[in-house]
Amino acid sequence: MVSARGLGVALAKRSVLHGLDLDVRPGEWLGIVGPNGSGKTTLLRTLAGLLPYTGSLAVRGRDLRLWRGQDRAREVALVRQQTDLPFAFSVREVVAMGRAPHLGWLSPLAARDKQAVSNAITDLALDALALRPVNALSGGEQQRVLLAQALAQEAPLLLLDEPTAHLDVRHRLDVLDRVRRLVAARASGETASAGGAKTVVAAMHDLEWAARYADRLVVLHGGRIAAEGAPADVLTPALLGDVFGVRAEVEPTASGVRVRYLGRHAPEASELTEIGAPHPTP
Ligand SMILES: Nc1ncnc2c1ncn2[C@@H]1O[C@H](COP(=O)(O)OP(=O)(O)OP(=O)(O)O)[C@@H](O)[C@H]1O
Repeated sequence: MVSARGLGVALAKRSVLHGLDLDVRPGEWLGIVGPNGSGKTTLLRTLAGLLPYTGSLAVRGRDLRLWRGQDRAREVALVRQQTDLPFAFSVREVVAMGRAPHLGWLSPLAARDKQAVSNAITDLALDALALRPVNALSGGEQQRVLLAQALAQEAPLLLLDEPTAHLDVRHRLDVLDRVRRLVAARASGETASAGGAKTVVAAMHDLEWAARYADRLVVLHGGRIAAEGAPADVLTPALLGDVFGVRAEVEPTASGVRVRYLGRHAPEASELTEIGAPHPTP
């Protein structure tokens, strides 16, 4: 679905992603985890075609640079982190904006588009809010609106940047289970019957939730891939120490892993010596 080789991105002349090799298989949920500033959002924005890059990046075998904007938007949907929707559009109107890649210039929504909008609103349990202005909703409600907009877009590749950061635990389960079912539909080849079947790349801070839903995890650290593989193989105490700077016990479970955080990673004895060493006298 996605293949990147030597992918590099610079922002404000600073290199942020360094030579990433990454494959996303059709019908999988790839989780992206890593500390603050490790490059998760930058990677998702790059995969969405929003940032210039070096190296190669192909979606469905086609160089991303060659996709026209509207074609790309039919292929890739990005749900961003921020939820401060500024305009007084109604929920239904904002979700309907997800249909833009399927419409001609100024063409109205056809029955097929209206159905996709209604389905997405129902999927995200937004029916009761459909006529409310989005800028008068809570952060979690706005987050569900943005997810519904992305589902209405019906792009097969769904990029999620911290999709549930503002959601309470029940909505978090509802939303992620719903997306998971769309991924399962894709993985089992039900693309025709489940029009919105998905491949997902999702950046998530919570490692247990990431492990619960992802088939595979990529761990970013300083703009490089520090590890990748099945969640239970990747999320080891050593990795949590090296990448996140915490001491933790990790127990594999049926649905992923359980992580018990014990505290900050203790510095190595050599680092202590460094820190405690007297300054050399000039
Ligand atoms: N517009 C920008 N201009 C310059 N540097 C930027 C810009 N946006 C992000 N960066 C830098 O790029 C690096 C990666 O940022 P990015 O937002 O991708 O990280 P992240 O892993 O998503 O972080 P977080 O977990 O905090 O959301 C950081 O060092 C950040 O300071």
